[in-house]
Amino acid sequence: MIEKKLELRKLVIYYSFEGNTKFIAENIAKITDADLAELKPKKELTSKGFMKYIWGGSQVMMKKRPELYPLEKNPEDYDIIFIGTPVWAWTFAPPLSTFFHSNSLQNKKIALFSCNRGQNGKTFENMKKELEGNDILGEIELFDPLLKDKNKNLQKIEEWIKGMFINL
Ligand SMILES: Cc1cc2nc3c(=O)[nH]c(=O)nc-3n(C[C@H](O)[C@H](O)[C@H](O)COP(=O)(O)O)c2cc1C
Repeated sequence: MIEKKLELRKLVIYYSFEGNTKFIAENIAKITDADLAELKPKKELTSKGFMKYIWGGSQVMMKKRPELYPLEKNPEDYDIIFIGTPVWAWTFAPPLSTFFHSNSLQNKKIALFSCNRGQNGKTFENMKKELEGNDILGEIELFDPLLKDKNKNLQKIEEWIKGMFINL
């Protein structure tokens, strides 16, 4: 079923601070035969422990749009785009904000994924606001997938993808 959709060009765009979203992004790319494009801030957060929440949370509150390195792929070249983020302060992380404001995606099929610690908040709602004019195929949130149950999480995303692709 997934193979039948190979003629559609697929891209996985993501930001990841601590590797969870990267892990999911790489596996979505493997499962769907998609290209990968990582959002890389020129100045990355270096705080650890509790300070990272203060630093990252304040970036969200101040609506920061960190400068990113150029994206390695052009989203315009793709039909289906997966977009993934860690949840920061109940929404998407600031590098996604930079991406949304420098790329105006239209008429794409888009699937959203997030990694969190149990509180997704308005992450998908806010992403969808930025993505008006596109067809949102689905969304999925995963609880720190690197922490435990890696295989269970991989199974979960495989099922999610199958469910979305069957309707294409
Ligand atoms: C600055 C900051 C804010 C966070 N805010 C939330 C939050 O609001 N809700 C939540 O469930 N997890 C929150 N987390 C936890 C991360 O979303 C979670 O650990 C995620 O899996 C990390 O993904 P990553 O490894 O790709 O960076 C926060 C983490 C950081 C660093």
